[in-house]
Amino acid sequence: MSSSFADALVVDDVSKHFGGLKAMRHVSMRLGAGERVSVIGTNGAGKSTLFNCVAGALPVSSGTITLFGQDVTRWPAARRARAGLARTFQTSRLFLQLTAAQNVYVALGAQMKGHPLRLARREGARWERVAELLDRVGLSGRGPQIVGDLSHGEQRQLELAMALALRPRLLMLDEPAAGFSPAERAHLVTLLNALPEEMSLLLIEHDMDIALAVATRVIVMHDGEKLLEGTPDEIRRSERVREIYLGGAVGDAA
Ligand SMILES: Nc1ncnc2c1ncn2[C@@H]1O[C@H](COP(=O)(O)OP(=O)(O)OP(=O)(O)O)[C@@H](O)[C@H]1O
Repeated sequence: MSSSFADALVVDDVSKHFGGLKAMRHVSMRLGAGERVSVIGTNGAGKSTLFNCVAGALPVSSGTITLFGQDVTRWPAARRARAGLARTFQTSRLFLQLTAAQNVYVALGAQMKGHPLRLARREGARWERVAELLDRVGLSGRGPQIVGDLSHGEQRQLELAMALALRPRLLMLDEPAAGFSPAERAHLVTLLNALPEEMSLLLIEHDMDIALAVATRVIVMHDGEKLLEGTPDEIRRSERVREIYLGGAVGDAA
């Protein structure tokens, strides 16, 4: 799969083995600039493995990964992050004893470079940006709260604010709705649909409703392979997808 400059991400024939276990086999996919792609699939399908290979948390066994036109296959995660990739984690990486605002402040620090005096002068602007980010994820007014006292849903919203603090060109979210109430799910869909148009989004999501509500294209993984790719409507109508999600055998009918 060749890469064009308009692609945020190209995954080309990537496999990942853990010892004898083939967790992901010959997966290829492309994500255009500003495109929103959801990867769905049942437990053990290989979604997180794909996600971690793209983010640089796991080395691939074979294949290549191209990010914004550059081959990043051998790059560590931090270098991919500097190239414009931000990700969230299934398990929380928040500083629970700090406030929500302080967490975002720390995340912003990862982006700021320069002379300490100049940085000190930009202190006010940095706190304004913290407020803006909290507002964007629906946490305005929650800034002074200790993170350990926030609800699970609010903590996930905060993680999103921290990922956005990096001004990513590609945002990758790993099951952002895990453990959410129906109201929090609806809110998340609104938030994701309001992200800047030019930001590419790769969403790994167990919840099909969310995956289909946010994506322009959906990839279905099953048993370590890419089974199907299509628009949300095509995926909704697919007999194969229904069979997988109902736990039946995967038939030949598309
Ligand atoms: N670090 C690891 N070591 C060994 N096996 C692993 C490792 N990570 C994942 N696997 C295995 O690889 C396969 C794919 O797992 P993966 O977590 O990618 O699936 P998933 O689609 O994300 O599932 P879930 O929805 O449950 O998170 C599974 O059989 C899993 O047990």
